[in-house]
Amino acid sequence: MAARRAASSVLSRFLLTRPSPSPSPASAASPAGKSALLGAGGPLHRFSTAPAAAAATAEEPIQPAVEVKHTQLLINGNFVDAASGKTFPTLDPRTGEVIARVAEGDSEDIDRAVAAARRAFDEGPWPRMTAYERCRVLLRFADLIERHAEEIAALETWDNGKTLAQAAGAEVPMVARCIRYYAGWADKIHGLVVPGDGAHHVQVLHEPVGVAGQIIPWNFPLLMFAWKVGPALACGNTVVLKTAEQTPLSALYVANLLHEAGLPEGVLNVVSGFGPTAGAALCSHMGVDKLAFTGSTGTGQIVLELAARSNLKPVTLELGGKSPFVVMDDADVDQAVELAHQAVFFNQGQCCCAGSRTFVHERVYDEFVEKSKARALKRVVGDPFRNGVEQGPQIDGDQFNKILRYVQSGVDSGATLVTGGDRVGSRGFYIQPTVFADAKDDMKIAREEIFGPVQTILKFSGMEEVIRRANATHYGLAAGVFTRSLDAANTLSRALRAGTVWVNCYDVFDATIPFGGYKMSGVGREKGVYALRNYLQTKAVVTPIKDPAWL
Ligand SMILES: NC(=O)c1ccc[n+]([C@@H]2O[C@H](COP(=O)([O-])OP(=O)(O)OC[C@H]3O[C@@H](n4cnc5c(N)ncnc54)[C@H](O)[C@@H]3O)[C@@H](O)[C@H]2O)c1
Repeated sequence: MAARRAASSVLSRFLLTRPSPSPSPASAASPAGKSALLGAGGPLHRFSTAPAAAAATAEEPIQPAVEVKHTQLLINGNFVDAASGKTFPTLDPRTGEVIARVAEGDSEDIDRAVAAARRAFDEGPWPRMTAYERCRVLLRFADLIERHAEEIAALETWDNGKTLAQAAGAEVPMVARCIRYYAGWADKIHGLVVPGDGAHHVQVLHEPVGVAGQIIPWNFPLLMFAWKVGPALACGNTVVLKTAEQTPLSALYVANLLHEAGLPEGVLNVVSGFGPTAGAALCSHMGVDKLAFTGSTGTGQIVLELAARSNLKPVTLELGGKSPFVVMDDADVDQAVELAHQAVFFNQGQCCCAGSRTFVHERVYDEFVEKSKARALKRVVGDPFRNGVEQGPQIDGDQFNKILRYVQSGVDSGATLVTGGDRVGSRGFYIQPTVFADAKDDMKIAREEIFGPVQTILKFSGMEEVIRRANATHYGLAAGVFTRSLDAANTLSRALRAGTVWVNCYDVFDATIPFGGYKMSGVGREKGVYALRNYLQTKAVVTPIKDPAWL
């Protein structure tokens, strides 16, 4: 099955090796509309330049080949209803229709989950078993993910709207790879013996932090699960994970597999629910020893404040971005266009590290804009379960409307709408691949995170200028550099203030590579050896030594 291909652990490799899409835009949806949505009949219609919307057909959405088995909260090894008995709907982004109703956890459920995690940490076998035994549980979990890859990928596509090709071909294998990577670390986490200034035996122990609270977003629900849960468990911690309210399903499915792999009860608890209720309760909880959050910068500020006002728990944050993608004048324009396109449009543009400010050297600018338009027009938008589709729907009506408002603001502020700018079809949350040219740095579309399929192209004329402009942002998550010059690559990769710089590639996400942001894009790093630090305490143990043979 496609999801078992080991080589697909790098998103960009997956993206760049697929067969090219067919030139005609695919259909997106059937006719039933959603009156709350901006776009249909709205002001953006007059700016529409792409034929995609017109190509919408009345095709019915493909029925996913998976059954929704788990909709309750997972607390202390059991699936249970929310204490309040409340549920909320999770929606199919292709139609806006309800996939399932899911238990709606709030502060009482967070209390129950934290109590279970605390018991599992203080009294349970997980921190006390050998590191090798923990390693083996995680390895069995990775095997189970592969065995159930098709159902997991289908669930992720159904709940999120990302293409099945991407979920099955890249993301599920990356989840298994990430879990195996941290399984490998479990028995290689060790402290130090350091020389003191006197007759003391000084040990530095690396201990698990305790109960880790983790909050994840909807754009990569499974990958975020793996990036957070993998290192926390490898270090011997217990976890309370709050999933995003838009995408609760896949985490419940794989958490069940983790128990099948031998995880003791209470070690991983999963609470579905909303941010201001369940999420805030987790951040404020006095029984949580460490918090890891991925989401928007605004919510990250709230999370940090709640952690500080409660028990000063340490917090790692993976937040938003407005990442520059710099195309130098020596670039092969066709390759640069394709890579810049993938850097923005991948995952419907819903990537924290999307290369959403495309800086292009003036000598290749006109050709680049023309070819970017052609590439966007070729992008296949449609049912994400259909073969050959490159772009599914946006996650929900809120994001859909927000993106279309950004498009409107781009037009109003005087940027040139080269293509796109409208919805596709009349049902679900599909948006045309959209390209703006002649953008200026102070425009909202060049400053704020759009989180949608919108490329903003800016012209520059020199190295110093592009470094200054690329860095003139509160964000600092990632950057892309496209050039044939080693000197230009070296200069830019050191000068750009971002946690990741991809040179002549983009979105390479191996489990071994640290990921995180400068400035308001985050605090700390995930993945690689760096993530282990987030889940370990450092303890110095000092013992006097009588009559030492040496010091
Ligand atoms: N840097 C990264 O690694 C990374 C990865 C993915 C997404 N993101 C960012 O996430 C954003 C998109 O996700 P989103 O719209 O779901 O973000 P969001 O901040 O609204 O939500 C993220 C999570 O936080 C929870 N939350 C919301 N309000 C909360 C509160 N008051 N207290 C505690 N938890 C709360 C949500 O329920 C959800 O689980 C984008 O800005 C994107 O850049 C960053």
